[in-house]
Amino acid sequence: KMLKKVLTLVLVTEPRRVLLGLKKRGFGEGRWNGFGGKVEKGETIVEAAKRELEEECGLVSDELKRIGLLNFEFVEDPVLLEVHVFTTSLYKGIPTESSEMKPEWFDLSNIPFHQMWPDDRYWFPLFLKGSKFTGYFLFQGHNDIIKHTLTEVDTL
Ligand SMILES: NNC(=O)c1cnc2ccc(F)cc2c1N
Repeated sequence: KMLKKVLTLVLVTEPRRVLLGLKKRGFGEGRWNGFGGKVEKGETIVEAAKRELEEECGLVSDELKRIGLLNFEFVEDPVLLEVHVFTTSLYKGIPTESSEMKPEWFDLSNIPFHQMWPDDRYWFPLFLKGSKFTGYFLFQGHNDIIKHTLTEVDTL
């Protein structure tokens, strides 16, 4: 049976901008990501999302809204990544560079898709128009999507 890893992804927004972090090392290095990571034992998924947001860019938010559930698989690696996507526009703090991430605001009309994971091109438009979504993306390597599904949903 396929191993499953539960991960979080947080997108912080302002009226016309979204905060992304440039991954400085490790997995996904050199790509602009949302903030997030693993869910530790004994914490809920939303607690993990809140923790990772603070660890990776210094922002604290108590109002993370669940907007998506994405499953990622890599043909070379039999682990399913179950990614719980959150967004917030209510937070405290100033985006601060960490050892992992360099945060920057991007105008919604200028999202750096060419420097992001390729699946973002598919679901960001749903996120930006306020839809909830579920999706599955099968990767070959880190750049090619060889199969995907993406559905707008009323409830996650
Ligand atoms: N903003 N998008 C992300 O942060 C993102 C998108 N897709 C991914 C696919 C596989 C993976 F391992 C990580 C991501 C990811 N961080």
